[in-house]
Amino acid sequence: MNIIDFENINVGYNEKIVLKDITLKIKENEHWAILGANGSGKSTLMKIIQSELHPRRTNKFKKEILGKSNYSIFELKKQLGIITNDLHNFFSISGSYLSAYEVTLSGYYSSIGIFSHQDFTDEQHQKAQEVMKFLQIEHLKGKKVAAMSTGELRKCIVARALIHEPKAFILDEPTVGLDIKAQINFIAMLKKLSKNCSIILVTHHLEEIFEEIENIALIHKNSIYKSGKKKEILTSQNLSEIFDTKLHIKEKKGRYFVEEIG
Ligand SMILES: Nc1ncnc2c1ncn2[C@@H]1O[C@H](COP(=O)(O)OP(=O)(O)OP(=O)(O)O)[C@@H](O)[C@H]1O
Repeated sequence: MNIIDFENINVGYNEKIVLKDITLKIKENEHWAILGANGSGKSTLMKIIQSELHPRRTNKFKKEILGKSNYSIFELKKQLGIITNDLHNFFSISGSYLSAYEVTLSGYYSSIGIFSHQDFTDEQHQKAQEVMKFLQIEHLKGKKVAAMSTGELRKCIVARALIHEPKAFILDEPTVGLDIKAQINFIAMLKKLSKNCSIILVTHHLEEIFEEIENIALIHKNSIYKSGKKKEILTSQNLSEIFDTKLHIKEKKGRYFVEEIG
């Protein structure tokens, strides 16, 4: 099954087309990184995947997610673990009184909080505990969002998504605000998650593209500039072109770095 199968998608805000003729296929258990300059349309692409934005009906296009062109957004969100800074900020502002355990449990209803009309079975409680253990955040169980570091809350939001055993994680710049150790730790967690589901990672940091991510899509000038296998796509020439800066890219043991600028 494909996680996404997009052909000729155009999308925009108001009159402005932001992404044009997007064709991209991501198969189950493939891992992808999406790279592009600021404002190139990466988050917009993620919003199409989440069905927060819809393609323009000006041309013939294909938009299938998890093999379907029609789906319930509520069901879709259970199968796609969506980690964005918007969701993080939403929890920081509206869910500051919640504990890590409550954030995790809230995944069952995709709500920002736990409410008296919501029932949780013993199995659901058990699953929440298992997920927290898997992510090594059990020690945060009673800690309130208001008292959490950025990295701690980010992991709780991953735990919340993991409740449904999603087929893919869609992560839009998930390490923003994390210090170096927390960033390394977060990427190690993604590596662990990648054993059981697809990872689709939007990032500005080449070093975050861990070994298991074998596919890259570069977004440039409102379109997918190039996509395919990491070795062919992550070249100095391609990255210099999309970032409009002369870059020298180096590969070492399957990880990539910007070795030199200019
Ligand atoms: N809600 C909106 N209304 C109007 N225009 C928008 C909106 N959101 C984004 N845009 C515009 O769409 C374009 C693509 O934005 P998008 O956020 O997808 O880029 P991005 O590649 O994720 O950028 P960044 O790396 O800075 O996060 C930009 O020109 C941006 O100004």
